[in-house]
Amino acid sequence: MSLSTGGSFPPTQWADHMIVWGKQTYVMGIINATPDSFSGDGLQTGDDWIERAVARAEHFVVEGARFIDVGGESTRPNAATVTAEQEIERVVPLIRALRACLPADVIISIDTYKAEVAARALDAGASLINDIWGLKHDPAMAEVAHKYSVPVVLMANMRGYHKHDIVSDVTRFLSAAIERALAASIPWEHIIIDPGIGFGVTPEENLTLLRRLGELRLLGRPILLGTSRKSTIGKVLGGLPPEERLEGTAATVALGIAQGVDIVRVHDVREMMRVVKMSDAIIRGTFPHSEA
Ligand SMILES: Nc1nc2c(c(=O)[nH]1)N=C(COP(=O)(O)OP(=O)(O)O)CN2
Ligand SMILES: Nc1ccc(C(=O)O)cc1
Repeated sequence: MSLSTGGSFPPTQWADHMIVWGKQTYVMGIINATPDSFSGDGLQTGDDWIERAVARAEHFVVEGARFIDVGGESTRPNAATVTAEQEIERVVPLIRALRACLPADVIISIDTYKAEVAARALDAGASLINDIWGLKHDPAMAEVAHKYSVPVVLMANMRGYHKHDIVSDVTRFLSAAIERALAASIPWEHIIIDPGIGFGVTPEENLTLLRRLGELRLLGRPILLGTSRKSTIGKVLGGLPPEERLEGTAATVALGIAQGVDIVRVHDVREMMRVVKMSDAIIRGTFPHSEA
């Protein structure tokens, strides 16, 4: 096995950050500033939630996470929507606290599809936008990414779409998202793509996407994969609940890396870092791994 595109993207550089692609897979630890996230990891309960969230993020970084993804709204199917004001109240104080505590080379990303939330989060210390609507939901989002000169994760989101062939549909969504980014003068080097596992996609379609992830490399940008604890894993494993989906998540991470994934977004950083290191050693020949 070998990755023909390994290392073929130029590094992504912005402000004080640089990400070199291809030599290793990066881990993005999930910090949900919510009371209701699907897998029970939501932290926004009780008076001390910011302290608990910072402590979890610090652990993630010690365990090897290079990215910390902060979200203030659960986007699981049928979750309650949250206003931009509520979302800002949740994420801004947390991002300020994280930026003050975490090492400078850790990248804090803001998981939102609302431009106003993204802008406030970037002001507070985030330096990457993770948009589950690929710059489509809020027309002002592309402008924010351009103005702040930060990279953006463009996730494919099939909610409300009529699908024909899931890999072609996701590829088409992502091509259009890349066009939106380029039209707003977001540099090519600032674009990261994501197939959007579980967003308007049936379990069978999720499995097809995971089987054919490598085809997304034709779009020419680094790929982020978010499978952690998701319902398709529970279904395949006979109805296991989110807290029992660790090994299933590990399989998706390893097989994603074998097809060229560059970042994995996960809840269980310690365990998935081990999967990443082992997969990188086999697939990329990266050994020892720089995230010790
Ligand atoms: N780029 C990207 N972003 C995401 C993705 C994903 O696959 N890719 N999945 C999510 C769902 O997971 P989370 O644990 O945050 O659940 P929640 O929506 O219930 O908070 C939320 N955000
Ligand atoms: N936001 C999301 C949360 C969870 C899932 C899933 O479990 O499939 C999908 C989307």
